[in-house]
Amino acid sequence: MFRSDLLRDKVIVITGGGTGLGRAIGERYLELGAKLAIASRRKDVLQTAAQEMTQNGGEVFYHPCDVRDPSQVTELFDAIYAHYGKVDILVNNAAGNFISPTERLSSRAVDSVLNIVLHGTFYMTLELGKRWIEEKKSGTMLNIVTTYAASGAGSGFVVPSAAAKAGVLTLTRSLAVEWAKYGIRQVAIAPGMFPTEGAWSRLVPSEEMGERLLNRVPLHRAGNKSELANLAAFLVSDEAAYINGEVVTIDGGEWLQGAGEFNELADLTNEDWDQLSAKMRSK
Ligand SMILES: CCCCCCCCCCC/C=C/C(=O)SCCNC(=O)CCNC(=O)[C@H](O)C(C)(C)COP(=O)(O)OP(=O)(O)OC[C@H]1O[C@@H](n2cnc3c(N)ncnc32)[C@H](O)[C@@H]1OP(=O)(O)O
Ligand SMILES: NC(=O)C1=CN([C@@H]2O[C@H](COP(=O)(O)OP(=O)(O)OC[C@H]3O[C@@H](n4cnc5c(N)ncnc54)[C@H](OP(=O)(O)O)[C@@H]3O)[C@@H](O)[C@H]2O)C=CC1
Repeated sequence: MFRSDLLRDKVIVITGGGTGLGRAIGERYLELGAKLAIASRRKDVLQTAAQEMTQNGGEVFYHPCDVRDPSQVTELFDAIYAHYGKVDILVNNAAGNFISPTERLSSRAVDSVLNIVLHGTFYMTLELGKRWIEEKKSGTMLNIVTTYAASGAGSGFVVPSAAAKAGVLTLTRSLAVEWAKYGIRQVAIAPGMFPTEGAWSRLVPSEEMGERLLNRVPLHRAGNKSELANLAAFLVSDEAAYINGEVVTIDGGEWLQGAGEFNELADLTNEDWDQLSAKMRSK
């Protein structure tokens, strides 16, 4: 699909790059010639991922970091610069989320999600942005949001995540304008349903419900991680150099299905339509 050197020698930092979608994105970037730095809280997860990801070659540097802590974020970039000497691309992928009626949340629960998603993304963006501006270096930042942020609708039962991801999208759009003069590009992806252990264990109440959810996707299936990874590769590549401040939704049409007032009529059969049409024409 892409030139095999699309991301050759690009140094790419991925938060949450040891699991789920972050890891899938990283694996694709490696195939396209990038050098990776992955970061998250659990050192053992990062270490195992780095080993497995480099079985066919390539380089994955890992460094534990809780993105909620600005001093750890500074240490992370110090370590990456000491190792690679530069960073070209940042993927803000780390997130926290769980389902709960909002009135049951403690203030610590709210902080936990807001601090990972909004503050963590902001600290990573700010630390690297300052370095790039000082170095007079251009670069690209990709933020992973959600369809409930991109649609503007938000969502009940994941309200801290909805508020935080909306903030991340606003950060993306704001800096796309402010930092364009430094050659810093901002883009975002809004994924729909991509089954991962991290998301499904916290967000899908039962296996049966998971199956049923697929029916609300017009394409009647979940996304493949490789589909998301290919989009993430294109958006950070030089081929997408004129895309700035945009969010690309990849959800099989799920959010549009919910938005169109008459879309539930997709459940009607041809026979239903024959009967309905005859009835309505007779009026
Ligand atoms: C029916 C429809 C289903 C649709 C399914 C389709 C899905 C598609 C859309 C998916 C959008 C996905 C967005 C995502 O972001 S997925 C990523 C999920 N991955 C993660 O969340 C990984 C990281 N998460 C965590 O580490 C934890 O979950 C947490 C965010 C809680 C942070 O961990 P930490 O160790 O810092 O936090 P604590 O355990 O100390 O807890 C802090 C306070 O939060 C309270 N808490 C924790 N869990 C819950 C819960 N489930 N419900 C209510 N409250 C919770 C905890 O009690 C602490 O508060 P207190 O000290 O006051 O007790
Ligand atoms: N899967 C899906 O269907 C969807 C996912 N998304 C988004 O995709 C991204 C990846 O999610 P997914 O792969 O599904 O889930 P995962 O749970 O696998 O990924 C979350 C990652 O974030 C890391 N992380 C969490 N808290 C912190 C922290 N404080 N500091 C550093 N790293 C942290 C975790 O590692 P560790 O625990 O080691 O810190 C983990 O690697 C997220 O932004 C999510 O919101 C959006 C829409 C749909």
